[in-house]
Amino acid sequence: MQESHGTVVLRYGHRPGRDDRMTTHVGLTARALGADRVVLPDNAGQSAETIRDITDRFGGPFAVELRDDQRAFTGGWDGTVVHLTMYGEPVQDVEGEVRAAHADGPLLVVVGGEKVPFDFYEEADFNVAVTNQPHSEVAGLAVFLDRLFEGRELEREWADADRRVVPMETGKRVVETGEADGSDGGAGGDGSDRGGGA
Ligand SMILES: C[S@@+](CC[C@H](N)C(=O)[O-])C[C@H]1O[C@@H](n2cnc3c(N)ncnc32)[C@H](O)[C@@H]1O
Repeated sequence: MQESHGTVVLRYGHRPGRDDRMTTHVGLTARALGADRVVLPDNAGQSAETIRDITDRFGGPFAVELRDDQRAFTGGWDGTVVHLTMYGEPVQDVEGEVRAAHADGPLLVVVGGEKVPFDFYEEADFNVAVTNQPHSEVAGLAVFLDRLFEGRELEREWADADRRVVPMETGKRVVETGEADGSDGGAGGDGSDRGGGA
């Protein structure tokens, strides 16, 4: 989102093989729903590559970073830290406070994969729950970002995309950017299941 301060998502922990798809989806969800950057553990290179590839094709701006010092990164964060956890305070109760804090500075949103150490709960400015039921980091992140941005992220414009999906009631149309909506050809412009790949 083009907020005055950055919104960054940190994926804490990654088990290569087992978590590849979830870590990729954390990054893609962060990008699609208004964050400016995702920070992944340095063993998640394959996920980083996929997210960068989608950004190259479908647009940005969106940054992907790999770091081996996630604890130091969160500890040194100069802004507000939100940790998404089923044990936290209901998002609907704290979203206003989080938004107000974000109006004054950058926001780091931490989502777990493997078990999140308890110091995260203590260090976070907000431990936020999207329901107090166990589910997924991708679902939690999506609902949280939509609440944070109050739906404005759905209207976002994308820069430097080389393709764009044309919304249709039925069918699939992807056009190279610059083409008129109704034109044929392009990346899957005939309504077939070509192009995209996301
Ligand atoms: C599948 S859970 C596993 C958590 C792990 N068992 C633990 O104890 O930390 C992975 C991540 O999903 C997110 N998550 C799961 N349920 C959530 C909820 N109800 N609200 C917010 N985030 C949630 C949290 O960020 C959590 O770290």
